[in-house]
Amino acid sequence: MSAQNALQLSGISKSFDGFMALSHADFTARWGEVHALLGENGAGKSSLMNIAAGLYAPESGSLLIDDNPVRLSGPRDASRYRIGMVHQHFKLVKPFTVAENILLGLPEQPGNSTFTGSHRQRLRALEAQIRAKAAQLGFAIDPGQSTDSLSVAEQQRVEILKVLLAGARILILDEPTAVLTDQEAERLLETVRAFARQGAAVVLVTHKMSDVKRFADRVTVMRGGRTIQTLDPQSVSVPELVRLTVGESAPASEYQPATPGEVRLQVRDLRSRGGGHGALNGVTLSLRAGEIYGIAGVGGNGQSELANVLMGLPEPCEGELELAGFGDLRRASSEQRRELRIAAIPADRYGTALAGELSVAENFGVGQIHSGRYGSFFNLRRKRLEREAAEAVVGFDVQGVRSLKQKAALLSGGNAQKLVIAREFSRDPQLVLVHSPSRGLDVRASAAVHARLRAARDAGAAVLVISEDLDEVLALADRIGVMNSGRIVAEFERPADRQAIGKAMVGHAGAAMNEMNHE
Ligand SMILES: Nc1ncnc2c1ncn2[C@@H]1O[C@H](COP(=O)(O)OP(=O)(O)OP(=O)(O)O)[C@@H](O)[C@H]1O
Repeated sequence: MSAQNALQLSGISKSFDGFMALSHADFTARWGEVHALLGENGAGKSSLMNIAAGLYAPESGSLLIDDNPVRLSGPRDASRYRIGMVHQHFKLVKPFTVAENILLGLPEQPGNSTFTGSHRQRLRALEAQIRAKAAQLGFAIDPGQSTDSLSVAEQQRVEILKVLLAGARILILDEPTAVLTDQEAERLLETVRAFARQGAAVVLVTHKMSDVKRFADRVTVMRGGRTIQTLDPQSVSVPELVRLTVGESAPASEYQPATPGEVRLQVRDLRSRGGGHGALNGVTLSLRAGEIYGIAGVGGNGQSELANVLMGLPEPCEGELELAGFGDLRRASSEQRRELRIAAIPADRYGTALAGELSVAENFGVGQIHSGRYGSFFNLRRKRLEREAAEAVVGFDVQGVRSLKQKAALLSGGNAQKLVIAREFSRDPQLVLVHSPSRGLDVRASAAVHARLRAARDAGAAVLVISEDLDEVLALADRIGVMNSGRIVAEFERPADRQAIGKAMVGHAGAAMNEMNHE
């Protein structure tokens, strides 16, 4: 390869409705390197990479590939230059299968065996390619599986397979490890580093300083739409990287012991109807008032299904879900859930938590429509709604809100999460159900969310945190349950042994259950 620079963005500016999201940003990724892109929520990382991936056109500045200026007319065009981006919010078409989704992303290449013959033959040929690529990357993926039933981590693997099978040599990953466990993240980052070492270029957008230190050859830090520095991660300490990114050190989060009360939520023998991949296979746990119960596990072991059942989303299953003082929680309507002050923060914030087409204020107020706090649907007390939404935006540090009438879909990933949390915490919850709470949040925002969850616990709420990020579970939970093959196979009290948790996460579920029974 003659050019050293794979991708070069120079002097890039981009505004949205008069707001400068990017201002003369410069970024260069070289062939053979993993280049990390750091920055607080809303700094402009995704916008800059969306320009590299052909999704947005810059207002000024230039884009060079292999030192040649190019103008991208869209993502298809970027794919012609062998640029592939895996976004924070996956773009899979459901309920298509894994192979059908990957087929949709492939460029038309006459002569490629994938594109000759009937649709069925093409799919079969592609399925073989998917299996081979998945095995090479260490991904357990069934090409014939419907993408409807995939966990967030599995969807991400499909997205990565999609761009690699489409021939990407410049691979942009937007917060790929946010949804993965330690082992999965480690494996993925080793895989992408090996990919870079074979001559490709990898851009890693991340909030995880440890990923940067361990896997990046260079790092560029963004702040307020500008790229402020590019450096060798080995030349700086983690606190220094944090300071460069968010402007101050991450607040220390001291663990304080809980004083748990009565059992508030009892889950007994929850089982998915029909079984299958990721199915619930007898989940039993009890959650007390005034404690944080953390569920750790490798993604795809039933966490999403459990979160769905708990949060009242459609999920056919049997078993008991008893809320103290109410009874069968599965019979509760969404209004009753609101009246019961149950806060639900799902992992898929755009799919289920927010209505992207509605405004920031409407998304904030939607939970209170039935209570009449903001009047009725036809006679909205808009002033009150907007005043309280404005307070929440400030209180929860939701950035990038130019107007409360702005569509929620236009918030950056981390700020969208902050809006969901602001809404769900606005009613002094007695039960908090949350899946991957700090996914996509920068260091400061994630410390703030953890502080909120602890404050809710200290105010007497029962808090259930499901997270594929073991650091997060270890930081937050008073008790930890490990989910493996659709059930809780081991429980740990604080201080928990990370190694033992890791073993239960990946071990044979039956063996781990036996160990638990003998404890
Ligand atoms: N299509 C759009 N329309 C309007 N505003 C947008 C659009 N895309 C991004 N923005 C705004 O541009 C700013 C930068 O957003 P961007 O998603 O690039 O940040 P980010 O650094 O990737 O943040 P995060 O870490 O939260 O994902 C934000 O204020 C966001 O609200």
